[in-house]
Amino acid sequence: MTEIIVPILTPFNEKGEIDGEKVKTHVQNLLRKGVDIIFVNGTTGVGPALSKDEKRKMLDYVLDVTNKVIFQVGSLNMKEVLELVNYANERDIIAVASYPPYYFSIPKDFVVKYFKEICEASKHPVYLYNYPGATGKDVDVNLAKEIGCIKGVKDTNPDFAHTIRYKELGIKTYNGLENLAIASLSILDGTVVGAGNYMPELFSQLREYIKAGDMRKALDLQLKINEIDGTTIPYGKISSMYYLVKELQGYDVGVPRPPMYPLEEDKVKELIEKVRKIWNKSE
Ligand SMILES: O=C(O)C(=O)C[C@H](O)[C@H](O)CO
Repeated sequence: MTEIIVPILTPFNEKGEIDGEKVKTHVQNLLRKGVDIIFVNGTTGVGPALSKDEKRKMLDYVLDVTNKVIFQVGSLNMKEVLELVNYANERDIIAVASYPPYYFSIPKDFVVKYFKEICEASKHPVYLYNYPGATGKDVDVNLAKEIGCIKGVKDTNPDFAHTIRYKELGIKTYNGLENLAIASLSILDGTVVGAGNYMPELFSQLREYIKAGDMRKALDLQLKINEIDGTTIPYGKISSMYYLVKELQGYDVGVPRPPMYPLEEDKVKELIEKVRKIWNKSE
């Protein structure tokens, strides 16, 4: 069966500290709603904005509930990357993952060396988190071949043909965009969806429609997902998720941490009204 992976958001309290109990409540609900794997410290989890200790804490809170975990270890500090890999080595997880070194303009062979170092240190399979739009680097199938030790990939990429090509390596392949979930759940090993934090049941239902061959219903549901996901953009996708989890899943996951700013009350009300209108429409 194809997999639904959620890059879990990071619940913060008003002081900007991670609230471990809220992490666990959230993970339990996601698993109940059909999510298969939790991607820790991804984009939605503001991985690049977490300290090394916070990244480790998030892993341990999630592991208190499940070991169906992919642990993102990427950082611009190689010492930190390797400390996180070693931390994961002592724990039972599916894989570690990393985005390529971002921000700096570096030659491709530095990217190869970066991933080879991670593979060398890791007891777990190493997955590539390819997100050219955010990192400025495209670790495509040819570069992944050159790295030689990539065992899975999450490609956050609107170019689905680009994602499919990783299957030439015979590795676990996922696309990380909500609006390609129908394709990812039909052709790839699964989908990675930030919006799965607040509407996991829609992605489970999408997978059921695909499995039943009911592609008309699957397409209508994909369009509904697109509309809801698109509604969050002007408010800040990641910040919006904290309020939508509370509204649609019924429990508190804390607040976002700047620079993912909390929303003003009137914006929260506006967002929820817009999403509720779409949510309540039948497909
Ligand atoms: O949040 C992540 O780590 C994801 O993989 C989901 C998407 O790729 C990311 O949020 C960009 O929308």
